[in-house]
Amino acid sequence: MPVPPSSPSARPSAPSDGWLDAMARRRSVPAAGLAEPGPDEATLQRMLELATRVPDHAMLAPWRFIVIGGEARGRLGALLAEAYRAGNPDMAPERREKFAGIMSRLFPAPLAVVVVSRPNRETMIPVFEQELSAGAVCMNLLHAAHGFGFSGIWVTGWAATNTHAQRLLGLVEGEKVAGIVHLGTAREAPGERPRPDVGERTAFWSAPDPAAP
Ligand SMILES: Cc1cc2nc3c(=O)[nH]c(=O)nc-3n(C[C@H](O)[C@H](O)[C@H](O)COP(=O)(O)O)c2cc1C
Repeated sequence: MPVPPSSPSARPSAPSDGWLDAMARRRSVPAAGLAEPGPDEATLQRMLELATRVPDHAMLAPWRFIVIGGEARGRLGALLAEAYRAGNPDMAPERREKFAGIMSRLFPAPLAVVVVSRPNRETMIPVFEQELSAGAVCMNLLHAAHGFGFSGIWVTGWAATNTHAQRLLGLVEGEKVAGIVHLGTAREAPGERPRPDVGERTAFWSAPDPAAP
């Protein structure tokens, strides 16, 4: 892929091998593959501070966190299972119980951080841009977790999108779940997964040919 030359002055002062290597090696680990220890309170606080160092058009901070850890995980799971049953009265009982059981075990990792997108609709900044900023918070949180030696995964699913489940998580009107980020220590080092060919998805813009039809 031909890359346009950049001027020497545009280069960063010192590339950080450690940082680039960490970015290149980071993999998600499914929540069920995340065990103790999770981050302690001080580490979590630092991770959340780092997570919010994201681009944020007009500095609206259109996101917030809900942390789920310890016994709260089981209590929330039981409430989610109940909500699933109540929301699917016509489902075959066996199938309903199967999925209710899955909902009851949605938080197996030591800690889960719900990244809540809460766009400010009173401003001229498009909601989409504010939601992107919340997505950036999710990604930064994963990188911060890796920086501290933990693993994690960014998921959504039924608990993130079902209205009743959202209420149980603590969301209010106008808010959405940008991601549920499960955090802990990987039981097993994850392998690599196929990656897209960046070249195939990259174009360098050139002016349209005025003679072209
Ligand atoms: C917004 C969003 C929602 C996602 N939701 C889920 C999900 O519900 N379940 C799941 O297994 N993976 C989900 N993923 C994918 C994982 O986060 C992750 O991309 C995948 O497991 C492998 O990614 P890796 O390249 O980080 O290892 C979601 C990703 C994004 C960006």
